[in-house]
Order: sequence, then structure tokens, then C-alpha cells
Amino acid sequence: MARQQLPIEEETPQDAAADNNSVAFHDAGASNKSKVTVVGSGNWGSVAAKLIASNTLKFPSFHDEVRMWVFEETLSNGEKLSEVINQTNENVKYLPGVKLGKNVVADPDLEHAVRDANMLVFVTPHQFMEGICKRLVGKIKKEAEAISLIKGMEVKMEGPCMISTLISEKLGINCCVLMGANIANEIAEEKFSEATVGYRGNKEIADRWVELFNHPYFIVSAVQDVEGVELCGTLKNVVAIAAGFVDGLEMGNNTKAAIMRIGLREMKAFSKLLFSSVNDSTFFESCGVADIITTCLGGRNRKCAEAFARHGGKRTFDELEAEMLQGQKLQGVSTAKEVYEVLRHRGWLELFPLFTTVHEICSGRLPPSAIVETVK
Ligand SMILES: NC(=O)c1ccc[n+]([C@@H]2O[C@H](COP(=O)([O-])OP(=O)(O)OC[C@H]3O[C@@H](n4cnc5c(N)ncnc54)[C@H](O)[C@@H]3O)[C@@H](O)[C@H]2O)c1
Ligand SMILES: O=P(O)(O)OC[C@H](O)CO
Repeated sequence: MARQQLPIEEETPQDAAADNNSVAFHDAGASNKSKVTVVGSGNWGSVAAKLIASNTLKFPSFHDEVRMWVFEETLSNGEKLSEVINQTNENVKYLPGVKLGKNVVADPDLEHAVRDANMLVFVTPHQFMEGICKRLVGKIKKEAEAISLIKGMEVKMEGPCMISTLISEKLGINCCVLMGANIANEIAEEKFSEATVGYRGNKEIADRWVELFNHPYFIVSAVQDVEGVELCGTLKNVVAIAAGFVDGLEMGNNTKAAIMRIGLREMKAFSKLLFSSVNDSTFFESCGVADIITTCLGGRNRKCAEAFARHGGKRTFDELEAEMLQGQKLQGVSTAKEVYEVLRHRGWLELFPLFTTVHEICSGRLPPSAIVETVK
């Protein structure tokens, strides 16, 4: 089907910057097209915007433009990050060296960024989502659909709350999830990987998300198990911390494999205790076993936990995160604490020695070497 596109090749960076808050959609009959906004612009947020932006140009049912909300910051040279992204088409802080696509428009105004969106992609570190949701109440389209790429959870007085549930409940919209073995920098280089969309109810909506994300180098499949997929993505970060301790202690591959296996078993048991609907088969999707493997081999949680163990627990994770990740955020340490709260509250601590021990090491109550002692 013939379609009109934004004249993006002719556009200069200055034009793009000037157009920032008022990009005209040149598409005729644009009203039936879905507008996509990415809420978040960190390492994975930027790669997600790149993936999506290449597909919105390809498929006529989406608006070409992808708006990306940027938590504004001033760079060391005094420039604003959002302005630099719009001038260079690159997130110079969180994804340097990678062009996002000229149809990605960075927008530092959260309310403005989401106002016209039919499809909202949430991808910030999980600790910021409660505040973001509060700011978005009443600011989004009622019929908007959401997807969360966020690996993490909140713990409330009444119990654990997955981020997709937080989004659904606070904003009154449906929310799917996308998780998987997805180290962002590798996907930015267009190296092959897979991902899993978790949905409940309407398969057509899941198919729409698959269409938005799927690429020859990024194969997305959908399963009807939001909780299972999201808990896989969330809990694997705790296992990654354990794997990093093993690396820091130079205990070798067999020990690391054992930790990964025990971790996966605890992930499954914890998920099923929280939600009896969680499917065993979900753990064999990209969001399950594949994410455990990649995150325990090459993720940021693993890397910082290795450094923590090498320093004998004498440097804090906050210090190591700031020093090693230049603004990117770990999710595993806070998730370990959140999981621990749930386990303690429900009297399940002894059922989950690996999860329990990870938090006790992170909080300085046990030495890193306890990671293998307690799971034997
Ligand atoms: N990076 C990856 O390889 C990867 C892959 C898959 C999933 N994820 C998940 O995606 C989520 C987002 O990760 P990421 O890599 O895009 O982020 P990141 O780790 O790069 O975090 C930095 C982002 O946090 C923002 N930020 C800092 N302070 C903030 C505040 N007060 N309020 C709002 N935002 C603030 C920064 O502006 C920046 O955009 C996480 O849950 C992560 O686990 C990450
Ligand atoms: O770098 P990490 O440890 O946050 O992990 C990144 C992704 O979640 C891997 O799928």
C-alpha cells in the first residue's frame, strides 16, 4: 500500500530541533494511525525507541514520529540532553554512537509527550514509575494501550505490585509487558535476539505490540501470561547479582551454573506462589531461561556485583553504580530488598535461600562468600 512519509531525509538537525514540540504529521488520513510515545530514554529506552522508530516508518498503521520522553539533565558541557538528542539524533549520554532514527523526537515535557499517544511504552528504571504514574493521572488518552519494558516491582503494605499493575491501576489502562534476553547495547548493534510479550485477554493487542517491536534481528513472540513474563524479567536481576558475586570470588563456571539453576528454580517457585496462573512454559521463553543466561554473563547487575565481591563488600552498590554505570541504574539490589520484604512478610524466607542471601549480602549482613554456603 502506497504511503506518504515524513520528508526526514531532507530535514536538517536544526529543523528537527526547531520542530521539537510541534512535529507536523505529513501523512494524509493520519487520524487512524497509532501515535507511539516512549516514556524513558535510558540505555534500553533509547534502543527501544530506535527499534520502534524503524517500524513506524515501515508500517502505515503507525505515525512515523516516535516521541521519547527525556528526564531532562544538563550535560557536562552545559547543553540539555533533549536538545542534543534532537540535534544529533543520538542519546549521547545513555547510548552514545548509535543513531536513533530521525523520526525519534526527544521531549522533556512528560505531559506533552504522552498527550496524543495511543500507544505508551514505559521503560524507565522501576523506582521512578510510581512518581511518573502520579504525574500522568488524567493526562493520557482514555483508550491508550500501554506496554512495560521495566524489570522491577514495588512492595506496598498490601503486598507486591508489579509495574504493569501499577500502570494499569493508576492510569486506568490495559498494560502488556515485554521482557527477554535483551542487553540493550547488543540490540543497538542489531545483533540477533528474542523477546517475549506477556498479555492478558486480548491477543489482537499483543499482536499490535509484536508488530511494533519485531525485527529480523529482534524476534518477538507473545504469551498469555503477564505475571509470569514480568516476574521472570524482575527476578532474574536478583540472580544476576548472585552470579556477579560468584565471578568476583572467582569460583568458576560450574558454581555460576549452579547459582543460575537454583535462581531459576526460586524464580519459578516465587512466581507461582504469588500467582497460581503463571505457566511453567513461560520459563522456557526468552524472558525466562534466556534472560537468566545473558544477564548472568553480560549484564550490569552482574558487573557491579562482581566488583562488590572483589572489594569484599567494602564499597557500597550506590558507589559502584555511580562509578561504573555513568547514570545508568541497577535494578537487582532494590529488587532483592523488595523480594526479601515479601518473603519476610509471608514467612517464606527459608524457602528461598538464594533470594534471601542476595539481599543479606547487599545490605552488609553477610559476606559475599555466603552466596554458596546458604544454598548448599
Ligand atoms: N539496559 C538494558 O540492557 C536493559 C535491557 C532490558 C530491560 N531493561 C530494563 O529497562 C528499564 C530501564 O532501563 P534503561 O537501561 O533504559 O535505564 P538506565 O539504566 O539507562 O537508567 C537511566 C535512566 O533513568 C533516568 N532517570 C534518572 N533519574 C530519574 C528520575 N528521577 N526520574 C525519571 N527518570 C530518571 C535517566 O534520565 C535515564 O533515562 C529497567 O527496568 C531495566 O531493568 C534494561
Ligand atoms: O544490564 P542488566 O543487568 O540491567 O540486564 C539487562 C537486561 O535486563 C538483560 O536482558
